[in-house]
Amino acid sequence: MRLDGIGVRYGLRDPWVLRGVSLDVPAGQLIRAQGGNGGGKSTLLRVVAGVCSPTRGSVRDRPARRAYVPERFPAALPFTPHDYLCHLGRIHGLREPAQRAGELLERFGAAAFARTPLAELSKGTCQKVAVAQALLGEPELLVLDEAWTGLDQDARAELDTAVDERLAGGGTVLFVDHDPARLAARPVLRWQVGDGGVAVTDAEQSSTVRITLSTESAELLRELREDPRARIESVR
Ligand SMILES: Nc1ncnc2c1ncn2[C@@H]1O[C@H](COP(=O)(O)OP(=O)(O)OP(=O)(O)O)[C@@H](O)[C@H]1O
Repeated sequence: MRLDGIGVRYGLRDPWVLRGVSLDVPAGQLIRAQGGNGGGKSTLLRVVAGVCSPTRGSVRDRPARRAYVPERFPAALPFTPHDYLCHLGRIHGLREPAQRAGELLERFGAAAFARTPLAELSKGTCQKVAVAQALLGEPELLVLDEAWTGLDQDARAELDTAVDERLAGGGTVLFVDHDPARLAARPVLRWQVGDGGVAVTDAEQSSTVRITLSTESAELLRELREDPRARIESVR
């Protein structure tokens, strides 16, 4: 998938939020969009997800199966989670939409609220439904705009696992999150968004692993010393 010359502004007299952004969106890659408030991260995510048309430019080869979790889920929809997910499941062409909806609500700890109107749900439970709708169709492109916000610890961990599943299946996951530790142990491509543009940094593994070697590990220590990816902080 590729963005070509993307420009976005929200009104004729408004400033350009994105200006001439051209980017590859590689398949099978975890991508983190980062930058200051108001820099255009959510705007960029909406363009990538296809829920917002750019004012200028074009998007090529966007995967057919794509899903988006917005920063704010429209909880006022006149549905229960079960009905909402079944409806979307039918749109996705699922053979057993009710079963899939039930599995996802169970997975994210929202099964008890399957028949409660969305408008009556807590913010966190609503967010679980937002995440469940995005995973329904096993998307090749998953776009998550602060999707972890409001989720409890178990649901956050489940979402991490779901991201790994999408990536393992060759899918692309693009996310924004204000917690710098979010998904930090995985190789991630970083998009720095601001001043109308996007700067890309590569997908280096950024995790730090501290290991203790026994005195018999001289061979391993030698290998580590020769490995350009390893940085040895101290040997005692
Ligand atoms: N629907 C909209 N209508 C008008 N202006 C908008 C709209 N959405 C965003 N903007 C404006 O576009 C600019 C970029 O907003 P955007 O939400 O994309 O940034 P962001 O980097 O995601 O911000 P944050 O980190 O605060 O969520 C801001 O100036 C914002 O006010």
